[in-house]
Amino acid sequence: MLVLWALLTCVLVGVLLMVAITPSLYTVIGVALSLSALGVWGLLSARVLHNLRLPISARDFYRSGHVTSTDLSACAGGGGGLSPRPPMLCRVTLAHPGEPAHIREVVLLSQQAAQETAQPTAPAAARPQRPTLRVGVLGSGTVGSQVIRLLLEQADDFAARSGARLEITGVAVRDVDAPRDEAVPRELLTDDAQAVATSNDIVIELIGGIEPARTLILAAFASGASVITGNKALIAAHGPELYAAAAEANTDFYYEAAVAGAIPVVYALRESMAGDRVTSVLGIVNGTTNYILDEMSTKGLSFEEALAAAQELGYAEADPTADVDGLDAAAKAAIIASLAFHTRVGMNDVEVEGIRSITADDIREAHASGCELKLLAVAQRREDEQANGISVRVHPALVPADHPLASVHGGFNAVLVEAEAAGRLMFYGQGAGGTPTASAVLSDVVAAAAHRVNGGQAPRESSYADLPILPPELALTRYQVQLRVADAPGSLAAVAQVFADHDVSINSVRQASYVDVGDELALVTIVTHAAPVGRLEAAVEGLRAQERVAEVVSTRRVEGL
Ligand SMILES: NC(=O)C1=CN([C@@H]2O[C@H](COP(=O)(O)OP(=O)(O)OC[C@H]3O[C@@H](n4cnc5c(N)ncnc54)[C@H](OP(=O)(O)O)[C@@H]3O)[C@@H](O)[C@H]2O)C=CC1
Ligand SMILES: N[C@@H](CC=O)C(=O)O
Repeated sequence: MLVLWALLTCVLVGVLLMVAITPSLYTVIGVALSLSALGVWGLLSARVLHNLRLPISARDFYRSGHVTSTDLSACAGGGGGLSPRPPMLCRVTLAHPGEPAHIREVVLLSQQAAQETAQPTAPAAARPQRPTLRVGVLGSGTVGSQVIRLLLEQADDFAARSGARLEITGVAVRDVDAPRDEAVPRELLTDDAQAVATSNDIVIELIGGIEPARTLILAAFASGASVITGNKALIAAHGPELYAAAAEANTDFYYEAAVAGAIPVVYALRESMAGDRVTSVLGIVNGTTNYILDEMSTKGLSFEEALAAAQELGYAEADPTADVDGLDAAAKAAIIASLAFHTRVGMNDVEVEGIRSITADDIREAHASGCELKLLAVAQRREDEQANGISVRVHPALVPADHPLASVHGGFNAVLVEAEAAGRLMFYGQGAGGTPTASAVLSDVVAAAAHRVNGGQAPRESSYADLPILPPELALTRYQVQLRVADAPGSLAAVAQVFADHDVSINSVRQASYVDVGDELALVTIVTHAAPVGRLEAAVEGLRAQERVAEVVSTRRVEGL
């Protein structure tokens, strides 16, 4: 339109000139040149008008319907593309260059956009606030104090990750006057645990033991709170009741810290492995006993010295017999097996043997066999002609020195998961101690808080498979058996026959020729292939009855071969 206007103007001016001046050839040529020049001017002026540089977003241009393209490379001060980004200065090409109505419309849009830009940015304080979630902590010991410290120190990070500010409203302890970590604000301490349990959005239980932890957690669920705990003893004893209370209240129940401290093994089994069939889990899940065995093995410390050091480091439970006698590991094994096999497994389903009877001699013998002695938790699925079900157990076992579990030192834990599709997975990390365990607790806090802000929920109990728990004699394992036998022809054959009679296959035989056990005796170490414990025990009884066997010196389970 503008171009047409310019051309018409030129023609009109030319005709007027021709009329006013005496016509001559030069005049005609001059007029023609003037007309061309004016035409070019008109075109250029139209071009200038549609090379707009306006504060407007690219989307606004296209919304006008009068823009064919936007030179985004010429844009400044805002986002490109068609998304509704902040207004920017751009060069645009109009569909109908020079059309005043179209230009007006685009300019109008640009002015609106400019006004939007001119709105002052809201100061930080006036920006919409994140919701605040009230957090109550039950217990402020080794783990609780570190949870509180990190929650306070990293409040902004937790707010950004969860979508809510997490405000600790109270910390329940037994003795408010007892000396404790200075990171725990004294004004938050109370001995009214019931009030803390029932007046918060999120309740973190770090008292330990069965009561009052159970009652407090149930009260917290009843009040609508999400609950996070590291209390494996309670979960192994009352897991289904706690899951049911969480489902009834429609809130979250999380317990990452209950198994293997900082290692995210609960998450792995509950969520990451939900698409697979787990066949076995083998792990070192108690930091205290691993620390004790490791100190005995590497530094020659006595059992008592090593236990005192583990307590000092905050690894041990309030009552360390739970660690030493394998009960803490058994509770973790029960939780692991429940998650791995979608079956309810409680403490009574776990066969348990602790490390109290392990001596320096046992450690030396293990080394002589090229092994380390470890307290292992084993959860195993059997699905064969002889058995269908799961076996769960905790016991000291020999682990070959080149096996990954043999090099797990100090308070560290490691868990090996075998699954049909994934194959073997290994998880390794700090299994005990205040700060590592706090890391696991806080991951649960962030998840629960995010659910309260955005919706969603923690996984509910999964026990649909309901597999039978196999009796201990049906568990598959290997034995290392040490014997003193008559050092005479036919002795090894007689020993081998006993194993064969009980359908146990021998993997290796070693005879220590240098052992000074008398002229006519030799020390023989036999390692079997995997067999049901019942058959292995029967074979050992058969050995005791064999006349060429002077003594069954020891029997030890071997795992990880
Ligand atoms: N320590 C570790 O490495 C790990 C621990 N866990 C688990 O975490 C939980 C806490 O362990 P941890 O921190 O070591 O335990 P602690 O013994 O160090 O702390 C327990 C806390 O609970 C308080 N408490 C005890 N009874 C009551 C009660 N009746 N009412 C109110 N408060 C009470 C104690 O108060 P007060 O201070 O006044 O005595 C103390 O603050 C346990 O379930 C444990 O199994 C899990 C993984 C690792
Ligand atoms: N006492 C436990 C603490 C963590 O669960 C251990 O030693 O592993």
